[in-house]
Amino acid sequence: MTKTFGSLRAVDGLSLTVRPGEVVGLGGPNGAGKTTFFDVVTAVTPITDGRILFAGRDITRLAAHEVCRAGIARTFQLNAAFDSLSVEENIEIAAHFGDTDRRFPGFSISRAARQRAAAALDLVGLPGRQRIARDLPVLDRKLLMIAGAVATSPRLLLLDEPVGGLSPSEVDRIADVVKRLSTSGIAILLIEHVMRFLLSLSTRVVIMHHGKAIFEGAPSAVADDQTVVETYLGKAATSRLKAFFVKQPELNAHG
Ligand SMILES: Nc1ncnc2c1ncn2[C@@H]1O[C@H](COP(=O)(O)OP(=O)(O)OP(=O)(O)O)[C@@H](O)[C@H]1O
Repeated sequence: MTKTFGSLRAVDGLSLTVRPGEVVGLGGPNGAGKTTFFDVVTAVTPITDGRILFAGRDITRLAAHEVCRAGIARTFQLNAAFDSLSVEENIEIAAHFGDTDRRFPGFSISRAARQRAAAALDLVGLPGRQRIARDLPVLDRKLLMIAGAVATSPRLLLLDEPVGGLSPSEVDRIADVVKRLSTSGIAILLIEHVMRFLLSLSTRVVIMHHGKAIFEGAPSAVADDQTVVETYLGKAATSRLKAFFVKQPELNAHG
């Protein structure tokens, strides 16, 4: 995939594969092109050059709602929800959006969509379904957005910085949710700057810089890569991550 904005090559010939059952972590400095990559996959912005294949199908030119119905859902860095609606209403609308046989005119949410919405809320573990979205604390707003994506029944879920701004215990809550989603059979592509979160959840990691992949490999190998250390992690974060992997050797088994 290549995506240019004028003379800027935000994504520059990046080639990336996610297989069923994988959690692929996408890291890299600000402006590396990570969100732009998500935006192109989900048809938020058109591709400049390249192809996107999903389950053997060329989805390069599909519209956003068609990408969703093909089985790819995403979340955004900033919380996106219908503020004046309840948790339940938000998720039912998301489930309705993912419905392949929804009927217009009129706006009637099918029984199947309601069931998918309830299942998504259970999977994500978001209580208080009658609460109004604008009143939710930040963690619950993040969970709401993830539940909305899950309610569309994705086979591939793109999570864009799901733990930005959360406390350590809240980060753990989201980590549990990502593990549950992965166990439920959804492949996951995950952008995150919180490296412990990214590296402990991912089966494989890709680090981007200036629109290109500068590293692809096991989470335990990221902090050993000289280019990644110099362009992204820095020395202090690298030492902390190495210590983290020494303390949690089971993570070295990944990949
Ligand atoms: N709509 C746009 N128009 C022009 N330039 C854009 C647009 N969207 C992104 N860019 C530029 O593309 C580059 C990649 O941005 P992108 O948001 O994809 O990076 P990122 O890796 O997701 O960064 P971060 O970690 O800060 O979210 C940046 O230089 C950004 O300014």
